[in-house]
Amino acid sequence: MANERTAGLSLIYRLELQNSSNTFGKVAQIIGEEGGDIIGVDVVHVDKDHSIRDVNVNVFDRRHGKVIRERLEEAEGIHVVNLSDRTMLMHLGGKIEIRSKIPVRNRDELARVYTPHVATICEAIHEDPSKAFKLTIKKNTVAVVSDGTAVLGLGDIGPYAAMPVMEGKAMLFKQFAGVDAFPICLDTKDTEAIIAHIKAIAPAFGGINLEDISSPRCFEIEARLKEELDIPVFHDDQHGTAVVLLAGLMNACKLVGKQLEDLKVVVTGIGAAGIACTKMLLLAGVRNIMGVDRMGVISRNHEYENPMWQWYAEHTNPNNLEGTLSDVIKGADVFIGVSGPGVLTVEHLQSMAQDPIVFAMANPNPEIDPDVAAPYVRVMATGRSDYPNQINNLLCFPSIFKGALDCRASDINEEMKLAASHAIASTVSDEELSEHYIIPSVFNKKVVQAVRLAVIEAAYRTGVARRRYRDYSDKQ
Ligand SMILES: NC(=O)C1=CN([C@@H]2O[C@H](COP(=O)(O)OP(=O)(O)OC[C@H]3O[C@@H](n4cnc5c(N)ncnc54)[C@H](O)[C@@H]3O)[C@@H](O)[C@H]2O)C=CC1
Ligand SMILES: CC(=O)C(=O)O
Ligand SMILES: [Mg+2]
Repeated sequence: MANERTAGLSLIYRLELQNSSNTFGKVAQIIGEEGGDIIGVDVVHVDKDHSIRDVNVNVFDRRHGKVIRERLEEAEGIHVVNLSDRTMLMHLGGKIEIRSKIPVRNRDELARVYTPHVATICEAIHEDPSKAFKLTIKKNTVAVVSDGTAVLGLGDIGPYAAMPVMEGKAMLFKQFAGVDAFPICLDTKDTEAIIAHIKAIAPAFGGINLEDISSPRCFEIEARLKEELDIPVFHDDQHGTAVVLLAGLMNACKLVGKQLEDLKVVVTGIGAAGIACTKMLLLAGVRNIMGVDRMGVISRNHEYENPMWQWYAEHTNPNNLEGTLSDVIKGADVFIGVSGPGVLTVEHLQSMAQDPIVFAMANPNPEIDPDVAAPYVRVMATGRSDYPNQINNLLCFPSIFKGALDCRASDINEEMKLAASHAIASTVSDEELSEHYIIPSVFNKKVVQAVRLAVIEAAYRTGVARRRYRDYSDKQ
């Protein structure tokens, strides 16, 4: 992508430089000539003849980084000791750890947190299992569970490779909403085994966040767990994405002066995210939605093996159109992409209705490069952190779970999700609303609190909150 440098590869060149002949000047010249961007320099060691410096450089990609390395190695007085990648360094040893809340400084404290006195706590929970919410980490802890089959847009990369994403989600739960979350990657793709394993670990957790499990298995896994567990189960790729998408779309419509019920919407990628986004839009009043996957537009002229596509055919595409994206994008007000890079072209954008709204949300690379799309769209959003209008489930999953945990909800239902969408949308005031600001930043602290309170209110209203309202409201 055109501005990949800003969020792309950041390398650290550890250089040994001879003190004599203006070697750092040469370093800066070579990096500049090759189009690298020096963003920092640390002096690691200096002696009479040499200095060792870490030079932090933003490059386009690994090949670009290698070219710079080769140029530096050719220069007199410069020796490349090591080349490392800042992202890789941030992941050394993983991104999270467990810490104790209470110090254990002596035998008396040891006897209380552990045996023998911990036994009284165990007995209390044995007598009344609901006390697990009061006396264990269950109160504020979520399991982030994946089988590694649909990791970002990378596909089925397996449970080991999925861990960095799940650790990242756990980290974000804590940072954005104070929820403790634990990453769990299961080494099985078997639906029944996944359901059984999650049920078996559920006692420790107040909620289950399913992540990056491929469709259509994700639908059955979630539905069964929702039915068989008494804690909220939420497939983030479905519902988190749908909640934030609806918030962004409501604000985009306000900006361009269109109503949800009048929109013609095209969704590409009818998997976990695409189906959930469609359901959410239908719930919010959108009537004309068409879904496109690899084999074309989903219509009632076909029989689908995937039961969710059968459902999709029956509930969308009111005019039962057929064809490809090029056929149905003509005259569309909104494009929603949860498929993969390169799906959307400038020709597609040129054929859309006036004031096109484009949410190209595939990660890590959207359906169209936002810089390429910019001249042809009124509102552009992606799932990425390095462009304006980030439509990413991160904007809601920490706070939705925080709300659900705080009122001890047994479920995260449609009303709670809709309430979360409205809460997110309402944090952008009319004065703030613009083409580049339809959705608040994930760092906007008002969002977490607004979503948490809206979710709690909807949970009490719909009868899924299990903490007595008096106990909850007294502590607010
Ligand atoms: N911005 C955000 O918050 C989120 C973004 N995503 C992104 O959305 C994408 C899909 O994620 P999931 O729904 O979880 O995966 P999924 O595997 O459940 O579904 C993906 C669907 O897209 C279809 N697809 C792939 N390439 C296509 C193409 N060229 N044309 C038409 N259809 C195509 C697949 O056949 C599949 O049906 C990924 O890139 C993911 O990173 C997913 C969740 C949240
Ligand atoms: C954001 C996210 O959950 C995904 O891209 O899968
Ligand atoms: Mg995901």
